[in-house]
Amino acid sequence: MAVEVALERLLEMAAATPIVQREHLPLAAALGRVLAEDLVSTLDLPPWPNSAMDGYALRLADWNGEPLRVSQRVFAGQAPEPLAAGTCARIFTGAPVPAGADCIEMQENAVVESDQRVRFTEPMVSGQNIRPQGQEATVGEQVLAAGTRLGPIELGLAASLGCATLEVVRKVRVAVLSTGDELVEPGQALGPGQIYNSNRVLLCGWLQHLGCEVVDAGILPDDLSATRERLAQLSDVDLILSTGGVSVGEADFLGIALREDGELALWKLAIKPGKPLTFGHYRGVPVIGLPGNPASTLVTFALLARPYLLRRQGVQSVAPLKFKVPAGFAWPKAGSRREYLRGRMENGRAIIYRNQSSGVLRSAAWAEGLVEVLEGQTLVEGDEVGFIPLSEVLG
Ligand SMILES: Nc1nc2c(c(=O)[nH]1)N[C@H]1C(S)=C(S)[C@@H](COP(=O)(O)OP(=O)(O)OC[C@H]3O[C@@H](n4cnc5c(N)ncnc54)[C@H](O)[C@@H]3O)O[C@H]1N2
Ligand code: MOO
Ligand SMILES: [Mg+2]
Repeated sequence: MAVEVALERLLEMAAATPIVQREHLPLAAALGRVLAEDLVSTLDLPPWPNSAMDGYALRLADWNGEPLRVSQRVFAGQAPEPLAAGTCARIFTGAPVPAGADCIEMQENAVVESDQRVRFTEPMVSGQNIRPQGQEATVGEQVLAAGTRLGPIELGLAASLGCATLEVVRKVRVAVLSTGDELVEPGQALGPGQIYNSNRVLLCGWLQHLGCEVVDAGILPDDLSATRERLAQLSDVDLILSTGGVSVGEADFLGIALREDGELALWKLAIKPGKPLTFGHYRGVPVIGLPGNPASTLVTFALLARPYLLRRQGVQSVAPLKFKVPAGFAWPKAGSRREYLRGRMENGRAIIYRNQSSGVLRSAAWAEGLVEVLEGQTLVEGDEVGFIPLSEVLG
């Protein structure tokens, strides 16, 4: 199955089971969450015309080239008097423009004469250096749409509109399950044949970044009845996200458990790494089974599970940014699967880590992005490839 087709199906299923519960949160607590309702401005922003410069406010019609007397000084945070006819006001950046003034000249173009009157040295036009009332937003205007992810910028914008709280979609509850008899947690001694569990901390941290509630479901042995039992215990989550046990080996039980007690919706993707990605339901609970190889886990989470989780929360735009860049490497052998190589940009070209084995997570730590090589594509240096910045998908 092509990656786009799988993604499309995953997103349809996500949209069919949206998280509908909401929470009302103080602004700072809403970081990384998804807005549950449109954010509509209750004020004009800015609420009054204000000065973009430190300088002088005047009524242009009052200026005949002669110096003007300063009739008031207006700082940010003050409420000015209307401008007296034939005068100018000393004004500072962010201060409200006095009624009657229609022009602000920056002080660099003004000379204070010995009699304290101000001479303007450059031609001026009406409206210059005035930030009009409502230039950013007007009362009743929709500023952010429901389904927007709230990063620091969106929170800043909400704050500028005076919002102290926001209505957000409740967190998606995700159980993280690491399958594999060989796995031990860091801190313990490695026995024969054992390796440290790296997927668990990687996924738990990533999910937290994405604003999910993480249920750490621990390590699951490679055993069918243990798999059934553990899956059955996780009946109160929105998604079970597992790693490993989805290929065709004699110790791969996740797909079997789904097929027998639930539903196995898709697997065998034309993607490298990540081919055996599995989606299904276990007794009604959605399950995404990521392949166990650490780079496969990373790539399939970034390209499939992450968009799925965002769509469950009502986010419309879930596709990561992808740039077209020239390849700084050759790729002579076309694959039948779309490849996502771990690479970085150097001198305007994408280069790749020396070892692209799906078992080598170091490739991703070195990388700045995923370099996309299409199915059937052979590359010579300079050919175009897709580049998805990892920074784009990690948050
Ligand atoms: N005969 C075939 N064998 C395999 C195929 C195939 O098509 N035919 N596909 C290969 C591909 S591609 C992948 S990817 C892997 C996926 O296997 P599983 O998802 O079943 O994962 P496991 O077999 O359980 O583990 C694979 C690999 O990853 C290591 N691993 C697993 N979990 C973790 C963890 N939490 N932290 C660190 N490392 C982990 C595990 O030890 C294995 O080395 O199947 C291929 N085989
Ligand atoms: O599809 Mo696998 O993830 O290449 O190692
Ligand atoms: Mg396996």
